[in-house]
Amino acid sequence: MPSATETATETAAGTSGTSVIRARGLRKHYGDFHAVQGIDLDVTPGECFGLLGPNGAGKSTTMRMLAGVSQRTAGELSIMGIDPEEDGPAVRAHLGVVPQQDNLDEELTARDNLLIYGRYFGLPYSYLKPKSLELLEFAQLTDKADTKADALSGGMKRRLVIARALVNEPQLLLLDEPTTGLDPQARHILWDRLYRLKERGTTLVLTTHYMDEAEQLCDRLVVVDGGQIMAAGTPQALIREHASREVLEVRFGTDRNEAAAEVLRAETRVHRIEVLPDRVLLYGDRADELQDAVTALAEAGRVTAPVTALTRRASLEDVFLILTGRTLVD
Ligand SMILES: Nc1ncnc2c1ncn2[C@@H]1O[C@H](COP(=O)(O)OP(=O)(O)OP(=O)(O)O)[C@@H](O)[C@H]1O
Repeated sequence: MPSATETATETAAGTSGTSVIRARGLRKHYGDFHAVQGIDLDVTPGECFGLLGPNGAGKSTTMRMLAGVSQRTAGELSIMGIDPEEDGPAVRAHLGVVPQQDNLDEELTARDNLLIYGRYFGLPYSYLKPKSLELLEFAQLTDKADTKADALSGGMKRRLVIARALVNEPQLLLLDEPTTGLDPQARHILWDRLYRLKERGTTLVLTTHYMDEAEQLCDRLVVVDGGQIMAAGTPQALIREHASREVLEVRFGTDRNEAAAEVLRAETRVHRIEVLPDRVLLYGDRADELQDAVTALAEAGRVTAPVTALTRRASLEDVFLILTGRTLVD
């Protein structure tokens, strides 16, 4: 029987012949610290592929190797058929990169940020002039063309960074934490832009520690922790494989969760129980049945009456918790 890691690796690698990204045994060591510990990836054309994991999981380090801006310690890597360490310029010509931190020229207008960036690629002004207008429209920033970047909102800046990364019409767009720090509305606008890019056939690879972002956007993803792939697949398959259909979240009150979980483990038909400092998560096919069981046990005095009880669908957050015993966002 294959180990969990072997299974994860097989699924991550997929079966498609043509890969936009192919990585085998990718490693990055900083002295004695192993930030990325042997990652295999196959990203196929036109898909949105995610790296989901908490802070410090090694997602940005992996992205930097994919973008060819950080040398790998070991492993094989091919981006659109080319090893970025052998021919970085050839890879970068077809690659767009959205870094974790916005690095716009704050003193320049939105339009000039696009024009200047395009000049770094050696693109002629005759191409860049209409292209910048098209990109501003795509980023819903046409009315901000002459506004300095430092006067834009966080969501607008993020959209401008994405527009800038599209100046060379890349086949592959790498996005490191595209919506971290944005409010819900700004995130939704950004997700919509990324959908549109995918519809146009651009391959997207993104890192995130938001499970809703991964569920909304990603066709396939890997769950990363401690520099390793813990699991891989479509969001639905990961939830099916590792969690259950529904979850009941119960708060029994401080210091009472562990004792209640003991009783629930023994006396309900729950698939799995996870105990967090502030709540107990009960996994099963029917959360309402679990809730009835908890109510009956509380009425019989076997557990404390819950302070709150919430039923919901299982998510990638649950997958991460079950795989690692920790939550994605601490
Ligand atoms: N230049 C460096 N030197 C030493 N350690 C580093 C360096 N860059 C990253 N690390 C460490 O490698 C680990 C992985 O970092 P990385 O930035 O890839 O994580 P991440 O999953 O992207 O999380 P985050 O969302 O916080 O950026 C962390 O423990 C980080 O401290």
